[in-house]
Amino acid sequence: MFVKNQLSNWIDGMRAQLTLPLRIELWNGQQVDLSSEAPRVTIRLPNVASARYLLTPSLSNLGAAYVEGAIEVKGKARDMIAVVNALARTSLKAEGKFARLARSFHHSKQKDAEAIRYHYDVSNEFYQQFLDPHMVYSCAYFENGDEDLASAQLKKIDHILRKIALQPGQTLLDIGCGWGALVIRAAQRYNARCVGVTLSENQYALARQRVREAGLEHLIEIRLQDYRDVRGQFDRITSVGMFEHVGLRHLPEYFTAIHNLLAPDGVVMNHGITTTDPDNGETPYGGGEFIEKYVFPHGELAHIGHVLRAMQQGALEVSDVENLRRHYARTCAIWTDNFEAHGDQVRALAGDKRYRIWHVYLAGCAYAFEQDWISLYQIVGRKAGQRSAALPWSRQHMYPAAT
Ligand SMILES: C[S@@+](CC[C@H](N)C(=O)[O-])C[C@H]1O[C@@H](n2cnc3c(N)ncnc32)[C@H](O)[C@@H]1O
Repeated sequence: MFVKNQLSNWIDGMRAQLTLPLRIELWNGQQVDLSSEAPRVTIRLPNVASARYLLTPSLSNLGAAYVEGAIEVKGKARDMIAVVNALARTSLKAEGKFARLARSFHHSKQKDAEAIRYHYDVSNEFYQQFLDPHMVYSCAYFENGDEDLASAQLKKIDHILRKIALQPGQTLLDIGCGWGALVIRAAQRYNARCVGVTLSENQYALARQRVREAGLEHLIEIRLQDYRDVRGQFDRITSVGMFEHVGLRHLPEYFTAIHNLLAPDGVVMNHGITTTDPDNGETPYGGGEFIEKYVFPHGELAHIGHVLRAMQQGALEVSDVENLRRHYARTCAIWTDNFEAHGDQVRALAGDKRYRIWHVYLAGCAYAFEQDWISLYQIVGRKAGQRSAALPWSRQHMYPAAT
């Protein structure tokens, strides 16, 4: 009775504050719409106990309730996230905008390997349901804004290879090589001698197969290896969508390792997600907690200012910075559409719970990039203090010559 009263007060309160295309369906079949607009999202509360999730509606709480099957949510993922975010905003005033869990993870090699296996070793078929055919799992580059995902991913790789001014026959280390798309392109276009490292066994197996099928085994070595165990020096280093796993405290060590792996006149390009909170805080409204719990254990995002500082601490000079936030919002939106379009296959491959986790995660990320809660930067660097001749004087080399 008490919960029912609380819920009814909550619904009245919400109606007074918000106009949301949301229908709440109660356990007894009663339906309550939060506005006169046709509902685009329905949240079904299967029993009285499930009402508590609505009473404290952070992204983390509602996301967890959906994943665990404690509530049912119907609608396009994009609408779901927008509605849940509006609800979460109403309850957050007391907590402060960027309530951050007081934590900074210790990243041992073993812990990182476990976290990677948790995220990436679902199955290759699972990732094929929403990624492009090259299986690039990072922000694409929409040079003209109207490309399909596959071309935008290849354009991203080409953009990076031009940024680092890769020369024919040079050595290239790709830290976190995923399924091998970047090293394959670098070998095909530049005859580069590449090493790609990943911690995911599934990625390792498929990347090696792809290298074999492309006839590039003489140029590319894929390793199941932590980047901290790589030895030697490379003319060029790329790290795309990997440094989110490194951890805030460990960023200077990460950049120092890159410094040590770079040839004296080498060039590095780091591409990754940042938070827009200047204090390296969580994304607002509990989204970060959800991701930590269900998606990327021990992932941590730094503010761009913090990243640039850590690069300097790692003895790297920053020579170029580009913001691709909008590009990641679009990439995630396309992934979400692909994911929804292949919902039945995803459920058959990975189960309903994992479907729900990735559904919330992909749509939530698209939303977070759109809102500028999180961002994406490509940063080019060189060894500090080198009189580098590796990069031209202007940025013109980054753009293909107009035809
Ligand atoms: C989001 S995926 C990006 C893959 C690829 N760069 C792309 O753009 O498609 C992150 C990659 O980082 C790798 N990774 C994470 N931590 C690593 C570590 N400590 N050493 C080596 N690879 C790591 C993962 O195995 C995965 O291949």
